[in-house]
Amino acid sequence: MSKQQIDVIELACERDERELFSAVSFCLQPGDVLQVAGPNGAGKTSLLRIMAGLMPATAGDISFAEKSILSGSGREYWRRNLLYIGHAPAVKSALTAEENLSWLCALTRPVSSEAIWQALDQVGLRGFEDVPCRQLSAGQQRRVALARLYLPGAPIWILDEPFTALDQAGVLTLEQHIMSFAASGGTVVLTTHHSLAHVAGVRRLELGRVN
Ligand SMILES: Nc1ncnc2c1ncn2[C@@H]1O[C@H](COP(=O)(O)OP(=O)(O)OP(=O)(O)O)[C@@H](O)[C@H]1O
Repeated sequence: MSKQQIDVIELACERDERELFSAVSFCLQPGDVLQVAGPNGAGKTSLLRIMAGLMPATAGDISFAEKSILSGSGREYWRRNLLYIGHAPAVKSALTAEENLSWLCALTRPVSSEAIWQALDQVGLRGFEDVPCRQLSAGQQRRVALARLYLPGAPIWILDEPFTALDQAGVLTLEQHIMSFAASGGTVVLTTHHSLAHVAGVRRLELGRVN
């Protein structure tokens, strides 16, 4: 077994006493990209939040590097290896793009200002580094959040609707970035209603079934 393998085992989730999914099992190796698909309300965000440690599962387990991440000693190691970007951009409107990134990185792994400026450049925000985020468009705010994907760090990305509000060029750039991250051994779990036309070898999970 790969030391960095992720095993999702018989996972179940209920919200408001309604079962969203049950017996969801899959295994991810470094280099895998998994698209969690399904209609609105199917539980895609819930699954990603469980994986990110933000809400409990009703049943089942997730292990990483052979340790459970839902409880016990594996949890902290998992967090250090994980970058989760939720479906809301989660940028602080009063802070600039640079300040937002510094703040977000300080919570996990601090990086230099130079690295932050380079990351903002990569997502097309050159010239907007010092602008308070409330003065940025929805797509630009999304780009601030996504700039974290261009900073050195976690080998596992969990991305909830990362393409929301991006223009066509932004979608293409992000797809290519996801592909090169996976090619270098990164693991990606994401939800999107896009077809991921430019990402090769994407696996799909449809409420417990992996193709
Ligand atoms: N905060 C909450 N409290 C209680 N129930 C919730 C909450 N958030 C979502 N739900 C319920 O959980 C179910 C699944 O929501 P979830 O966001 O996981 O679905 P989704 O597949 O990501 O949907 P979408 O495609 O619309 O983003 C929905 O029926 C929703 O009503």
